[in-house]
Amino acid sequence: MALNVKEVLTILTNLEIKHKYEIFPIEESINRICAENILSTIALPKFNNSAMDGYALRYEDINSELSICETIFAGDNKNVKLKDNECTKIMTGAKIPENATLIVPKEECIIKDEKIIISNKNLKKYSHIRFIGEDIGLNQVLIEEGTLLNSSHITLLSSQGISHIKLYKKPKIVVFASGEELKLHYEKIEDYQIYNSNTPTLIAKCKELDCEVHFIGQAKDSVKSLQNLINNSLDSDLIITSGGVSVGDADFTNEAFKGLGFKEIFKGIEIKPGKPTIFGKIEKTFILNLPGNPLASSLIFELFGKTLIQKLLGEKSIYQNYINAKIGIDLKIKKGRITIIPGLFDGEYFYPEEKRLPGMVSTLSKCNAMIVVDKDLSKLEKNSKIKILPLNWKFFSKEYKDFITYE
Ligand SMILES: Nc1nc2c(c(=O)[nH]1)N[C@H]1C(S)=C(S)[C@@H](COP(=O)(O)OP(=O)(O)OC[C@H]3O[C@@H](n4cnc5c(N)ncnc54)[C@H](O)[C@@H]3O)O[C@H]1N2
Ligand code: MOO
Repeated sequence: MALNVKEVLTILTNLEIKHKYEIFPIEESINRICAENILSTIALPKFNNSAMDGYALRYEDINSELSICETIFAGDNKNVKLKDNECTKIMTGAKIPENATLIVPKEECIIKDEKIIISNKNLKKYSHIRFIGEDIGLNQVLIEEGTLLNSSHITLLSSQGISHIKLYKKPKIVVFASGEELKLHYEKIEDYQIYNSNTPTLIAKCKELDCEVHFIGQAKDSVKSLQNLINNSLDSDLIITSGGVSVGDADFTNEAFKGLGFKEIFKGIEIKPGKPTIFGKIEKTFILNLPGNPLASSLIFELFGKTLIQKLLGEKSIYQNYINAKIGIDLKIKKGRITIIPGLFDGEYFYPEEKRLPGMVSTLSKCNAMIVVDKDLSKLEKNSKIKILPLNWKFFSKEYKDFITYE
């Protein structure tokens, strides 16, 4: 029996995955998932220092004529203590004298007879001082295990002198399709054949998510041919296939999987398009069998396949997130099943793509988002509030959020 959307998501998000890790230089860790909690071992700033080129003084001396007792540059290791009516010349980033309580920028001082007079008397105590630990404290969690790393994390890691980091290994994914009518895009086709666009598409989608993806050719519509491809892929974490899930006379996928000890996790999702989706496992390898119809397979990948891959990647944010938006047109929807509608989001309005039949290949090239509409909804009026989900980009949350648009 087909499961509803929430049941499918619960299954996917609760899967138990044994992740493997590897160690990489931080420069090569962009878009990878951190496999450890990173704690700070250095407080930043490391010492109280000046945020401006200017003069360091004691706040109580702001109205005095000050003599310069020292010049301190960034990188100097001078331990200076100011006496009454003394200041130091100081550069940005330089360690301040131990009793300085104010930095006055150069522009706010006058030099007269080699004495410094502060022209701006409105400065507050501690102005322009960068204090030890105000940016990063000691033993602070800087990066949580399960975080997708970006350039801002490289800032944190390098600022702590961390050169290498533990990363989860990329999941290994194999993609193929079945269908006697299909030829690969580099082959010659006859009038009665079509190009297999699903396999290259799904490979590209997995690559967009930074998985290790393998292309192993294409199955013929025979149990033996399918089983050869499956057997060749059982060292992978996930096999994604498309086609052969329906009830046609040439749909051998089911039989091929069963003959190899396929354990079904679910069969069918109460959703449109993509209802015939099947998910299960052979030995340690998950199998996601998507429908053959190109738009159906892509949308199911976006809504459910991505959550599965977030799990395999080791990311902590596994739940699809959404953005509140408005619909740009009046939309009629066929009631009865939750429906995925792809379209274009312009930053405020979402415009459903008119050409969106499950067998179409052109639809998603014009889309950047989708909405998931409740089964009891038959229309959405222009300007209605909707929840849009990303297409071709990632937007996940650590907590479950209900992304269905109800009314
Ligand atoms: N009697 C019924 N017929 C169908 C049902 C049903 O419930 N009862 N469901 C329909 C739905 S919904 C879908 S989706 C498809 C799913 O079919 P399959 O997964 O078995 O896929 P195929 O029959 O192999 O192909 C469907 C369609 O997609 C084209 N296709 C397949 N693979 C590719 C590929 N790799 N690249 C490009 N295009 C592909 C194929 O040529 C067919 O046109 O079943 C409905 N039928
Ligand atoms: O629901 Mo099928 O998966 O239309 O295309």
